[in-house]
Amino acid sequence: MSSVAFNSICFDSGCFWKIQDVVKISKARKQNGGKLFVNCSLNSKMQTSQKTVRIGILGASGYTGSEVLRLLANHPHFGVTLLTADRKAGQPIASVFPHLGTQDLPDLVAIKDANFSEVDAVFCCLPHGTTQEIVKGLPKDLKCVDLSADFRLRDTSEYEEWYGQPHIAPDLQKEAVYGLTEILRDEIRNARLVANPGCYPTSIQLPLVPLLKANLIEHRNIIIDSKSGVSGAGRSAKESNLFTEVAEGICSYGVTRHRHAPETEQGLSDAARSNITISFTPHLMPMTRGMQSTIYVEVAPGVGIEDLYQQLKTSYQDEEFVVLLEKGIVPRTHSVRGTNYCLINVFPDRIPGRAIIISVIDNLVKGASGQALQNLNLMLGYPENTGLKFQALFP
Ligand SMILES: NC(=O)C1=CN([C@@H]2O[C@H](COP(=O)(O)OP(=O)(O)OC[C@H]3O[C@@H](n4cnc5c(N)ncnc54)[C@H](OP(=O)(O)O)[C@@H]3O)[C@@H](O)[C@H]2O)C=CC1
Ligand SMILES: CC(=O)N[C@@H](CCC(=O)OP(=O)(O)O)C(=O)O
Repeated sequence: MSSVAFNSICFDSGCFWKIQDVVKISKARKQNGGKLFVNCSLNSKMQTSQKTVRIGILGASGYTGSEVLRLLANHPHFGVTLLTADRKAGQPIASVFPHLGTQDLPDLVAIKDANFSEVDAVFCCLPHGTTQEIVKGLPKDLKCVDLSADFRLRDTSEYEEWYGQPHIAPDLQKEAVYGLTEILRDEIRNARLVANPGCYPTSIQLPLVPLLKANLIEHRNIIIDSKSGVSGAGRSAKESNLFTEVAEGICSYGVTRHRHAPETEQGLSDAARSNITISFTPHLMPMTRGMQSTIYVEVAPGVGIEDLYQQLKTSYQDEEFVVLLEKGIVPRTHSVRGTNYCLINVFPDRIPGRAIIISVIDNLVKGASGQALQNLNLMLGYPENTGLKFQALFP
């Protein structure tokens, strides 16, 4: 066990000290005749904060940004040094999100006033479109996990078609690695810019990619019915997200044309090594968070449901966050609320030769901020599950 002597408390040594730590240290100084010994063992009673990585969150006044903050409260290595907002710039985070007021956090600033030399990595939680412009202006060596859709589609003309504007940072698009952690872990580990997947595409690709890779399902007639909590639409005011519009009913939207279809098809086509087109219909549900995808597939000739089940079991047996449930158990969003888990199960359809696959995630965690943290952990060499070991908030 090693010890380090300090003559004064140092704030710029690459170590973060929370207020509580400073109080503890002042007490320790008194007990040691003014000389401060900071024990470097993690188990030390006089523990210093190990939050040595300086994190910026761009768009911290939104839902995914605030979810990153919730997760980082439990992260032993990532300390927050920069929070940005647009309309809410200049405010303390506690005035926007009172539940975050218990953390010692910087105030929200406008991006133009952000000092990027004070951060080692950023979570970019901004609307698509705006994101490209901002990421383009970031220091070139800054690690970035982008939660928007701006760097997900490899083909920039496809981006233009689905997002209605030209891509202004095609070089960054080429550099970006798609952040579906369990599938692209090795690439993510070495990436500087990660395009974190959309929530629907996460819930669909996790069950289907292993089955397509193993040629166990047909490429045609993949039908996906997905349902999302309203937080998936972000925090800014929209008529369609008013309580009166959402409560006590469900609503399909983006029917035949949702921008997550091409993103999902890109990942499924990579897995199948041939072009896949899906039927995809999302629905808005009267709940704040949670997402379910019910997926109807044709099994390949000579393949049974048991083969699908065993393939998923083998593919995810060493994964912490993707869980194949016991046979017959129906995944439900309650079981993943507030967590980074994706729960999956496979059922035989009544129509012979077809299977029904159900997956659930929390759209704000595995569908956004949790997977983003999983990715940044990997990119910075920390265990992937750091700060992510939550059980579901149930009931
Ligand atoms: N919500 C979800 O479940 C998921 C969201 N995503 C994606 O993550 C990103 C963030 O989503 P979410 O947190 O829900 O969105 P919100 O609308 O809740 O938050 C958006 C954030 O961006 C800031 N902002 C808006 N416009 C600008 C601008 N022009 N310049 C600088 N900052 C700006 C807002 O600041 P202010 O509040 O001050 O205006 C706010 O902090 C989006 O691209 C979204 O599509 C991805 C997966 C799931
Ligand atoms: C309920 C709801 O509105 N959900 C959003 C998807 C959220 C998400 O993943 O968006 P990004 O692709 O921008 O990251 C939507 O359908 O557009």
